[in-house]
Amino acid sequence: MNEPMIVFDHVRKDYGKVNVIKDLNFHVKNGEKVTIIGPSGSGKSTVLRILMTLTDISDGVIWVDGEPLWHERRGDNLVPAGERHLRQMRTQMGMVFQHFNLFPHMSVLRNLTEAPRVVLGLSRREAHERAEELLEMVGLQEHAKKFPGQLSGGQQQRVGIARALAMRPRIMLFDEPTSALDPEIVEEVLTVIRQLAHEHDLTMLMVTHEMRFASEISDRVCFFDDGNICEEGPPEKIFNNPEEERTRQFLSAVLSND
Ligand SMILES: Nc1ncnc2c1ncn2[C@@H]1O[C@H](COP(=O)(O)OP(=O)(O)OP(=O)(O)O)[C@@H](O)[C@H]1O
Repeated sequence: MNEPMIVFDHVRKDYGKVNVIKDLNFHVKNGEKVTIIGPSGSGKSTVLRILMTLTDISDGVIWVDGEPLWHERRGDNLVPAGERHLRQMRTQMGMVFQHFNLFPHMSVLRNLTEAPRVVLGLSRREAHERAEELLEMVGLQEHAKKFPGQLSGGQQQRVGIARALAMRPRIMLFDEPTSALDPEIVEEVLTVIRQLAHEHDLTMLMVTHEMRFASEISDRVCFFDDGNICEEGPPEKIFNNPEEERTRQFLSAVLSND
């Protein structure tokens, strides 16, 4: 896992006049599991949304597996990417959202088969087989015909994870996947993510407030503050022996609420 899968090279993001990401340089290796922690508004979700091509960048270059994400090569130059390039790059990434974002009018099965059929051109049978395997993996094979509104939050989030995996992404992005869930069902979602982290060579980037979980599954934890990485390192270092005062303050505030 030595090749960088994701590289942020001097990336800046402004929303209007507000600068949210500041000259960010950030690498994630192939297969690495990285967790981003940090205060509300520090830009954590923006980093994931930029990778998923849901939010554009204001400056800098992002590379995904050696290809520019928001640019295309033209001769020796990089020019802003067109929709076709973005669509192609997006197929390498799956994203799991805080509020699930399932298609409410489609059955669970169709939530999983729609994009593989439309975007990847899989046959109905291939898409169904893949969906059934994934539903079994997340323990929801009995619920294939239901609609999202008939499922609990934890079950909906497990469908959200299966739906992202149905595209066979190389990179999984998790944006606070458990923060909209009741405490007693958080664990069923964490179990699925834990299994993914341990059994697959996916590159994973996760924003979470579940510090214990982050410490368990991450190769590296990045503490974000004010649009940039303030401190990063292996979880045992960040959680037990942080160097920066801001990291210490943040951790003591969140861990005292834990
Ligand atoms: N579409 C948008 N338009 C304008 N400002 C935005 C937009 N999206 C996010 N922001 C602002 O950008 C900043 C960073 O937001 P972001 O959601 O990335 O933070 P975060 O660290 O993920 O916060 P939280 O933990 O609360 O989700 C915030 O000040 C937010 O208000």
